[in-house]
Amino acid sequence: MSAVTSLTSLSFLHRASSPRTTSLPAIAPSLSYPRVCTKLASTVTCCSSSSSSSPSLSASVNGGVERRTVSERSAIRLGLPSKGRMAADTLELLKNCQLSVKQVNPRQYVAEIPQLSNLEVWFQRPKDIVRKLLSGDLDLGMVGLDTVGEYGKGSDDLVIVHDALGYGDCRLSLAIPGYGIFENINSLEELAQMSQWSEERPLRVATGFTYLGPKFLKENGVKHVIFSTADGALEAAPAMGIADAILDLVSSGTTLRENNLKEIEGGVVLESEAVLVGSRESLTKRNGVLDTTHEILERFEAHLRAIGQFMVTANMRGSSAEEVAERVLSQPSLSGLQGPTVSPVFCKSSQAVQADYYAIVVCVPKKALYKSVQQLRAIGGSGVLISPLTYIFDEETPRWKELLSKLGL
Ligand SMILES: Nc1ncnc2c1ncn2[C@@H]1O[C@H](COP(=O)(O)OP(=O)(O)OP(=O)(O)O)[C@@H](O)[C@H]1O
Ligand SMILES: O=P(O)(O)OC[C@H]1O[C@H](OP(=O)(O)OP(=O)(O)O)[C@H](O)[C@@H]1O
Ligand SMILES: [Mg+2]
Repeated sequence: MSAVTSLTSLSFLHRASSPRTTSLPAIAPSLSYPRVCTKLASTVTCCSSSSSSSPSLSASVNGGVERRTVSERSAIRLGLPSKGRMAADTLELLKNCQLSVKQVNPRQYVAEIPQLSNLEVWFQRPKDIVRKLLSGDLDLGMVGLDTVGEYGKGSDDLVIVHDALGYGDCRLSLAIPGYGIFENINSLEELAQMSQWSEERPLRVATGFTYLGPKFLKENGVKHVIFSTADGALEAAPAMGIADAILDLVSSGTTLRENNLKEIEGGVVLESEAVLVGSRESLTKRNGVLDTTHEILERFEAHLRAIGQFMVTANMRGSSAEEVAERVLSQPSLSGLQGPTVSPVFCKSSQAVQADYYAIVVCVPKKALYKSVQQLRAIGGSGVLISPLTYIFDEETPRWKELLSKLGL
C-alpha cells in the first residue's frame, strides 16, 4: 500500500480540489498519487493564447505539462534561480566565465548576458525552471539535478548538458530516528524488513519529493509505505509523531544530527549538484539554441577544468630541452595536461649567446601543488612561480560530443 498525503491537510485539500489538476504518472498500479496542481504560468498563458487564432501556436502534453511551441519567439531563453541557495553561486559561475548577467534591478525578472546575443535570462524558482523547460517557455536552465529529477519526472525532453557545475552539492537521502525501534536499523533492507510495517500500519515517510520518493522505495522493494508532504522543516516530522522516516536533501548533515535522525545504507536516492539542462525540442528545433549552448558549455568546461589547476613555471639547468623534459617527466606529479613545455633561456656570456638553462611550464592539480614543488626542487628546479588559471580550452569538449549523441545529431 502506498499513498501521498499532506502534513498540512489544508494545502492537500486545496491541491486536490484545484480545477487545473494533473495527476502524477503512476509508477505502480498499487500506488495511488495525489492530484497535484501544476500551477504553471505557462499553462495560464496557454489558455489565453489558445483563445487567439494564431496558427503558429501548437500544444502537446509532455511529462504531465502542457507543451507549447511558439514559433514566433526568436530569443533564446535561459532560466536562472531567482533566489535561494542556488542563485548567488549560479551568477558567480557565469561571471567567472565572463558571462556576467546584467540585471537592471533585483526585482526585475528578465536580464541579459551581453556576450551572448539574442539570449534572454529569466529568473525563476528552480522548480519553475524545470516546468518551463517542459512547457517550452524556456530553452536552457541551471538548477540542481534533484530538481530536474523531481519536476522533470523522467521526461525525455530534458537533456543534461553539463552534469557537474561544481556547486549546490547535496544528496537526496532517507533518514530515520537514531532511537527507539530504529536504534539498531542501519540499512534500507533492515528498515524494509521490520515487522512493524503492514497494510494497516505502513512505514510513514515525509518528503517534499513526491515523485522521486515513491519511485525510489518502490524500485527498492519497500512494501507498506505511505508518504506525506510538506514544504520544509521535514526533520521535525518523526519527533512530532507524524512520520517514521523522512526523505530530504542533506548536505552538511547538521539538520539531521540536530534532530536525532540518521541516514542509512542504501538510502541515498541521488547525489545532486547544479547542472545545465536544456529542452531537447529547443536544442534540436529552435534557431541558435545549439550554438549558444555550445558556447556556454565550452566556457563552463574550460573554466571548471582550469580552477582545479595551477600553472607552474620554474627554471632548470640542463644539457638540452629533451634531457630536461625527461627529468621532469620522471616525476609523477609533473606530467601536466599533455607534458611539460620546455623552452631554452638564452644568456649572454663573454663568448656568445647560449642556453645554459631552461624554463619549464606545467599545469598541476591544485591538490598536488606542494608535492609538485617538492618534486621540482628534487630534480634541480629553482625560481618556481605559481599562477592561477582562468580557462583550459581543449580541442573539443567531451560533453559536447555527448550532447550531440544524446540529441541524435
Ligand atoms: N542542504 C541543502 N538543502 C536543500 N537544497 C540544497 C542543499 N544543498 C544544496 N541544495 C540545492 O539547492 C536547491 C534548493 O534551493 P532552494 O531551497 O533555494 O530552492 P527551492 O527548494 O526551490 O526553494 P524553496 O525551499 O524556497 O521552495 C536544491 O534543489 C538543491 O539542488
Ligand atoms: O545537511 P544540511 O546542511 O543541514 O542541510 C539540509 C537541510 O537544508 C534544507 O532545508 P532548508 O534550509 O532549505 O530549510 P527548509 O527545510 O525549511 O526548506 C533541507 O531541506 C534540509 O532540511
Ligand atoms: Mg529549500
